[in-house]
Amino acid sequence: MKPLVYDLTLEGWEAWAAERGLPRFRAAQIFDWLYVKRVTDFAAMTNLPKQLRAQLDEEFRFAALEEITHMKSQDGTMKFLFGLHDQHVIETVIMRHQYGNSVCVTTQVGCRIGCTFCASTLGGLKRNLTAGEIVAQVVKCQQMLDAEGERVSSIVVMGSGEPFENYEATMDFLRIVIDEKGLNIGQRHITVSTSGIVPNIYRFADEDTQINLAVSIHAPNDALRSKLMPVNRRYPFDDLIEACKYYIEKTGRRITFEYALIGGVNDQPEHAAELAEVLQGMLCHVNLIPVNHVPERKYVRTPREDIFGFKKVLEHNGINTTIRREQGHDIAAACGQLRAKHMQSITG
Ligand SMILES: C[S@@+](CC[C@H](N)C(=O)[O-])C[C@H]1O[C@@H](n2cnc3c(N)ncnc32)[C@H](O)[C@@H]1O
Ligand code: SF4
Repeated sequence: MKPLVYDLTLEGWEAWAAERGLPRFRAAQIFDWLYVKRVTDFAAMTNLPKQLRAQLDEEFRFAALEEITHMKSQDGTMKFLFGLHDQHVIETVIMRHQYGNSVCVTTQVGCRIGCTFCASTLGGLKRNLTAGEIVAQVVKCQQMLDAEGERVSSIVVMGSGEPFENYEATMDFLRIVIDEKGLNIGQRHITVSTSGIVPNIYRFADEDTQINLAVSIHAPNDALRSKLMPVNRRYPFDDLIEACKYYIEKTGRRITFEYALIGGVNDQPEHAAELAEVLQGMLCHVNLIPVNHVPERKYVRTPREDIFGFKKVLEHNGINTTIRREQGHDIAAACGQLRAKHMQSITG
């Protein structure tokens, strides 16, 4: 299978051009056609010599994603199911905010991490996405927004999959979307979320970027976290917190800790107090997420007043806390849920 046109960073295109004895500016021209003019075939790249267009056509493919279906929520959130060249299916979401449009991208087909509340992991990991398959999700969304004269203003790497288990492709994806000669998405408007792949938190801290990091913590201690997230047995709670402290010290950037509140499991005031103690003094912020119901899982939501109670305990202890605004709740809101439904419908 030929690589995708979206797989290469600008540097990658420059190397490609150099290997073929082409002038360096050809790389920037190709990048401009892909990400500024957003054409969908090589024939449209009219300032490139015909021979070069033919060469590109021979070496690369354009079509990355085929829309299978989409759903639109009352709040404007749009959820897409895209088919890949090998029949796998992924989800991408556009969220409409007052401050702009945010795209939630998927980094893997499925996930092998096995968090007990997550629909993305139900069928295990099928494969990693390439950088281009992640980029193509943003390009597709941007092409749709083009019709309304709007742009993708932020990205969250919070769709199905664990980005730090597909590290190189995720980093290339990030380099491509932030490139000023391309989509030019502001680094501070991008957030990568991890379940806590400790060695790659260190690696990410040492990359020279302004991209935000979110860590899915979901429990205030080792024992409870291991019950909810098997990854905690591989990278224990204390090691995770240490890695987060390194990240904060190295980058001077604030971490967002995501905490899905699950009724009767991790949502009691004593859990909040324990979490506050762990996070004491760290440059961080806690985002509370009322757990989305996944039919295959038995978890229930925390009552509204208890969510506010949990928040109060954290804030009382000086921890900046927000409750995630729910979007697209009427259209299979949990990550991977639409895909899971689709797989069920085709396999019976
Ligand atoms: C789907 S994950 C993808 C990124 C990465 N794998 C991670 O776990 O951070 C994005 C966020 O969704 C959360 N999540 C997954 N299933 C959920 C559910 N049923 N309800 C609420 N949040 C959920 C995860 O814990 C994580 O914070
Ligand atoms: S929450 Fe993230 S890491 Fe956990 S199973 Fe879902 S996608 Fe994978």
